[in-house]
Amino acid sequence: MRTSWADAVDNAASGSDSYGVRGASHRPAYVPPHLRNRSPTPEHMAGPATSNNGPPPANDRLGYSGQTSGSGSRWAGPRSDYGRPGNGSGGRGGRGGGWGNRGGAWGGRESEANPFGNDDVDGHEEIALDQESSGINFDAYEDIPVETSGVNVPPPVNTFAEIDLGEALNLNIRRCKYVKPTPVQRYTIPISLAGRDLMACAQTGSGKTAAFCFPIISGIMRGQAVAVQRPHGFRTVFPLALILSPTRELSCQIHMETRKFAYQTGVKVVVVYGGAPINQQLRELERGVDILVATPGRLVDLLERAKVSLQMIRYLALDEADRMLDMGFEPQIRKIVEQTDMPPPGANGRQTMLFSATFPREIQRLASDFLSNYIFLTVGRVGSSTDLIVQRVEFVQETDKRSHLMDLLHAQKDNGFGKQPLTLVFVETKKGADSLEYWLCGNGFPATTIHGDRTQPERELALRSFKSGKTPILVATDVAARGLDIPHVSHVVNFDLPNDIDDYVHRIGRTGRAGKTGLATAFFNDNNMSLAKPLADLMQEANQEVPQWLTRYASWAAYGGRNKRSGGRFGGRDFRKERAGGGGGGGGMDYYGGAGAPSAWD
Ligand SMILES: Nc1ncnc2c1ncn2[C@@H]1O[C@H](COP(=O)(O)OP(=O)(O)OP(=O)(O)O)[C@@H](O)[C@H]1O
Repeated sequence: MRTSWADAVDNAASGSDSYGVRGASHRPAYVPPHLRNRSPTPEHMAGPATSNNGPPPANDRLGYSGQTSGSGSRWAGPRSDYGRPGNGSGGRGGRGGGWGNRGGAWGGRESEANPFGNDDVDGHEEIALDQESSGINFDAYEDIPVETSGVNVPPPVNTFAEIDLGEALNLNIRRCKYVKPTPVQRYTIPISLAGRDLMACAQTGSGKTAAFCFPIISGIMRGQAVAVQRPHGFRTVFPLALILSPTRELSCQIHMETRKFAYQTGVKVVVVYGGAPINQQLRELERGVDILVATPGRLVDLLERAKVSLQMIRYLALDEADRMLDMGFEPQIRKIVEQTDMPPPGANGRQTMLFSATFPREIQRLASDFLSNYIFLTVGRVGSSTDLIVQRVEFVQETDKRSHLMDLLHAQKDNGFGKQPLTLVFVETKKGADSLEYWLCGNGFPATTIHGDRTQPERELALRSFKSGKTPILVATDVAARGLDIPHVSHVVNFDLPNDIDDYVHRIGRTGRAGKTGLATAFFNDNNMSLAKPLADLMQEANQEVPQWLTRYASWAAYGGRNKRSGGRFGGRDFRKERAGGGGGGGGMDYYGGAGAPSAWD
């Protein structure tokens, strides 16, 4: 078997353990001489947990770079991500721990790496509190419809100051430049702090990550969750919170975000995911963990090896919960939640929070097995996108797709910006992704790919290369459809449309995030007949221009099967209401910014 780059890093890194990291709780972490007296590398600069200081560059796809010459494109250039096997690793160098009384003494808090990538370690930096600095356009959310159902729903808040999240967490919120909570945060944080289970459905890019992270971190900080002493096992760790997500990249992203929120709170966050060396993750776990972020497969592996016990879990969050409970993941999730020592849902057990932008009715039914007396919340026209994303659909035959894409890209690069806008192109298959990337590069468009056949270091490298703008085109399969928060993605192209309208919603949600605008273009042809009706409906709901030909296709197409939008017009209503003939029990609906506004719900 070929030794992967990540393994090489792992082997190299394991050498450092002999300096006292592994298991030696009182010795400081080894810091190489050239890094001494320097501030620690911000992890988010260095990439997710498995990589850093990789071996010297080596081109893993020779033969591509030559393709660009002579294309005449201003974009022409070598594929700059290839051959630069990842970097970044997480949490190793320089972080001594600082977890105080919890989970053992691993050194002083002052040695915790600053995840903000600036020098504001003490929080003394001037933090501008104007709305603009938050980078989020709150006006875009003024009239957003919100609906809650369930008994005794705690009221929403308008500001972070109204909620007692704890001083250290508040400081981190300011460091993140979050001036006020987004609608989903306004509603879910009080619900979660009240200890209630929650199923929350809110539009893509609307701040769901913080919505589940803040209450978890705050709860752990308050010590509610550690009222009972955690047991000590032989190399078994006992996290207090578990955050599950469907993809490795999303887990890494959640980990990085959570580390920012938890900075200097004493709450330790660790990520585990497949495709990366397990030994390195084990060592990270052994240094202490309060919040474990994981992909299901790797977690099951660790549970089977008895390296992780879920006995002390007080908080369980499922991000992209509908994906986590669909056919692909459900058995693993049931295993983790129902067949381990994880406390049951309910008052003396764990608190469970499920989040997504889409929540088909049948998935809600499954999900209710994991919840106790929960509150259902929908923010925005759920299952829809925001009006912030301009959606276009164009009729393009299969054979014309490439030239059509090239036209779009050419039109884009002529728009006068100094940097090429980031464009995310979704295709159906992994082979299709490689082939399109090859063709794009050959035509002078720097592109890279992310899909399940690439190694994890290659996937991480591709994502970094895209984020940095080195390769401003990322060709992706659905592995990149959910959750990824990449700033400045200005265009999402559905080169191949998905079969499921919910997948379309998540894909286009990679643009138009946090109140910003974006463009989504879909190539439609006869192969996408089954999507015609739900796509036309969705576009209409989002006030988009629906081409007449699509309306005609929509009226021809049989409307049913998997693309029937579950839960009525907005696809995200509490299924208990339908079951109980309208009584989800209490709750109600109001508007962000004004009570008593007329109902936008059918
Ligand atoms: N209160 C806030 N103020 C300003 N920015 C915020 C706030 N909350 C979140 N954000 C930013 O909004 C962006 C989107 O947040 P996040 O990734 O959590 O969205 P999401 O709802 O989980 O999206 P998706 O459905 O695609 O997973 C992030 O860049 C995040 O930092």
